[in-house]
Amino acid sequence: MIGRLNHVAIVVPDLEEGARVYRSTLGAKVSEAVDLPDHGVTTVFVELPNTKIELLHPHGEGSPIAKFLESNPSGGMHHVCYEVDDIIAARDKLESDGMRVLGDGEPKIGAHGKPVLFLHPKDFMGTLVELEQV
Ligand SMILES: CC[C@@H](C(=O)O)C(=O)SCCNC(=O)CCNC(=O)[C@H](O)C(C)(C)COP(=O)(O)OP(=O)(O)OC[C@H]1O[C@@H](n2cnc3c(N)ncnc32)[C@H](O)[C@@H]1OP(=O)(O)O
Ligand SMILES: [Co+2]
Repeated sequence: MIGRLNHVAIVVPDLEEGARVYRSTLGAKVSEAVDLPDHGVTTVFVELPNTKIELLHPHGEGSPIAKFLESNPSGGMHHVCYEVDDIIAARDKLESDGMRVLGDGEPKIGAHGKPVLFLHPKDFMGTLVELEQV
């Protein structure tokens, strides 16, 4: 079902500092910060030859990453995103296998303009999983 690794997301306490480290210290191509109010995050994308890193910081009230940052004040790895061809077929199969799809179970449009869904970290060995239809 899953295909390529689309991105790995890291929650950071300071986006400018995170962008600086990836741009200047690690020499990567780093985007400007983009607010995504529908997702409650501000994000900076780091382009690598084979995948992306998503630097995330809470945006607005009730951000889904606020508690994570409180528990991990220095930041930390937050989720992995795998590509799928058909997100509805993937969701239905996962739900029939007893996996918990987060939110209302309907895909939202993600940072790349494509439908995304999240799966509960307790069902995937302690790792929050995002699926993106490509
Ligand atoms: C940029 C847009 C988009 C894209 O296109 O790429 C994004 O990536 S948006 C990214 C942010 N959005 C989301 O994360 C949406 C889905 N997330 C959620 O619904 C919640 O964050 C959550 C996963 C349900 C966690 O909710 P929260 O309220 O923070 O914590 P809980 O207390 O309910 O946590 C339960 C349990 O799970 C552990 N946990 C929480 N977050 C993670 C995590 N990222 N990785 C691993 N484990 C996680 C948490 O520690 C709790 O464990 P226990 O303490 O053992 O109960
Ligand atoms: Co993501």
